Amino acid sequence: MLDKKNITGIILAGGKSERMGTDKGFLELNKKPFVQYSIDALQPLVSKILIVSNNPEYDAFGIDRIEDVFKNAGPVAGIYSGLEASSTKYNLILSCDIPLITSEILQKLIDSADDTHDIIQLESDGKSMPLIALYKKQVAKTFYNLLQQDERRLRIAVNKCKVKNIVLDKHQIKHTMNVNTQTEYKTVENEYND
Ligand SMILES: Nc1nc2c(ncn2[C@@H]2O[C@H](COP(=O)(O)OP(=O)(O)OP(=O)(O)O)[C@@H](O)[C@H]2O)c(=O)[nH]1
Repeated sequence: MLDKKNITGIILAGGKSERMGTDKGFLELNKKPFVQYSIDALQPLVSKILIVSNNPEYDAFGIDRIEDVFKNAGPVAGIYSGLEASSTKYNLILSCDIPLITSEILQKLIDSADDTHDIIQLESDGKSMPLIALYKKQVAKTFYNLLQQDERRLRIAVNKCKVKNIVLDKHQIKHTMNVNTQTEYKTVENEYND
């Protein structure tokens, strides 16, 4: 069982939000910004939270913010910057666009940590989710080398590491829905109000 003092929560809130057209972390569900849902789910499980974003508007949430070391290079770069800034062995990485996420689901990742694997990620409906995952800090080195080679595909980066998938039960799948488009935003609103 991992002690929370050895775990940092890292929220990715950079990127272009091209499909949505507006910064996804500030979208609201029941008058609460998406990024606050990520913060609230992490808070009971970690000793510190970092937001990785170049947007200073995130400072309003009272959470330490760090900037991308590699600019405009996507989630691999966001994860790298977060791991580099972290001072703990374990790091819960979360995107800022999954407002239905719960601490209970994140706890499953923590409970599955072992000496062998570098990344523990969720798997939902046959799809692995490296943006709801527990990363060892040492992964930063692998990601750095890939970014130096201009490799930005997260799936490729994750598969260079020792990775384990945790399969979710059917009733938990809705909690991992992420929002990229207006249509997905509506779907999540409907799920929330169900
Ligand atoms: N820090 C950081 N986070 C990123 C970066 N690119 C994407 N993210 C985050 O990674 C998560 C998944 O991002 P995507 O939905 O794949 O990409 P996006 O740029 O947000 O959106 P699209 O432009 O529509 O693809 C979100 O939480 C983003 O905020 C980046 O370059 N830096």
